[in-house]
Amino acid sequence: MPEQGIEAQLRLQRGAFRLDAHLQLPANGISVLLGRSGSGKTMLLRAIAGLERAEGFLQVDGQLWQDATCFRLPHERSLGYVRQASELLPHLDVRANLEFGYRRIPRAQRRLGLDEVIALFGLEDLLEQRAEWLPNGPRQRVAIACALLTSPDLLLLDAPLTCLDRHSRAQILPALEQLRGQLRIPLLYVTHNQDEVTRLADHLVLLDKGKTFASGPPGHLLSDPRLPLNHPDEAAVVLIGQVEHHDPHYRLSTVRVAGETLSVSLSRLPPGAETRVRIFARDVSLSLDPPHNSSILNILRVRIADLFHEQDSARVMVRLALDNACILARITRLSADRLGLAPGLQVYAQIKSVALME
Ligand SMILES: Nc1ncnc2c1ncn2[C@@H]1O[C@H](COP(=O)(O)OP(=O)(O)OP(=O)(O)O)[C@@H](O)[C@H]1O
Repeated sequence: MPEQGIEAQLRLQRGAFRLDAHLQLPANGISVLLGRSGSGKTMLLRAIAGLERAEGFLQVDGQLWQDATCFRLPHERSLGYVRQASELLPHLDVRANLEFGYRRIPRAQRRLGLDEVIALFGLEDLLEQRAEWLPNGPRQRVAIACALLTSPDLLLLDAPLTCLDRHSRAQILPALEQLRGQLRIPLLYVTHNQDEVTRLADHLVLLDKGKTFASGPPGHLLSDPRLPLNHPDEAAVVLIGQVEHHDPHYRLSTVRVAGETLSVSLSRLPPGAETRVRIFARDVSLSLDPPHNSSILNILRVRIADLFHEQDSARVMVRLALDNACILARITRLSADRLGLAPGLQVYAQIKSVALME
């Protein structure tokens, strides 16, 4: 792991709750922190921000923020922190809010321009509005923009879209996706929302009862049924690939992922662009022979990596190996026995639905 990323070992006791977190996060991109309610996500973010005085050490972008001998106070840590319900400077208009942090950063250290951020979050029509009158959706857009304009070394986002309606979320998610490729700073993002994980995560960290217990690329963690990420009904993998070809007549595109070509709904992105697809385990069925005359467009020849029996369930989760990635199939135990499924066996995976995450 490059030393320019985030490295932390933070321990903190609050009442009966103990946080014991170990982080090694990449220098760029979005790391998503996942965990049940009460698992300590907010406490961890607050400890990173220096708002809680944890023991241990924390290094960000090659700079020591704390260890046994030093502790940078919150205002000495170059970070942006956006919460579920963000506070702005209520008596100022949106433009003044945006400029407040931006003007304090020397020109040479600014990572993004004011106009660039205004355009990215679609704030043009809000600039003259007083911050205190903003509804939730625009308020969060402004809050994230304000945090970015301080050009921090680290951006912490604590469930920033939780209280927003579909429309507001749909305005913010593409901006965050665009930032991922553009901004050379790490984002640590807390969410419970599966769509946000699928669309945003470059790296996942799982937290349970205050302890970080798994960390890695989402493709690996989401395809591991042993991790308590989702109810098996909702188990899904995300694959990162490239748009290959558009077929406007049938309103379909092809996407190249893990050495395979998948048909998806027509993508808005140009050929060659990076995109993500999500495949639910419940949408994948298996066959020993190549299915003929099927309406299913995506049929892949794959090898069974392993099978996971679910306790007290009629179903079994089958992990299927592709080139450098895995997908999951959730089928009945009866079918698995009838087909004699076992690790190493070649089968045909029929994927009923592949969702393009754009
Ligand atoms: N100051 C405190 N004193 C005692 N216990 C605390 C304190 N702050 C937080 N806790 C407890 O620590 C645990 C973790 O809280 P935290 O808010 O970090 O969880 P979370 O994972 O962010 O939850 P959610 O997803 O619901 O926001 C909870 O059980 C909470 O009650």
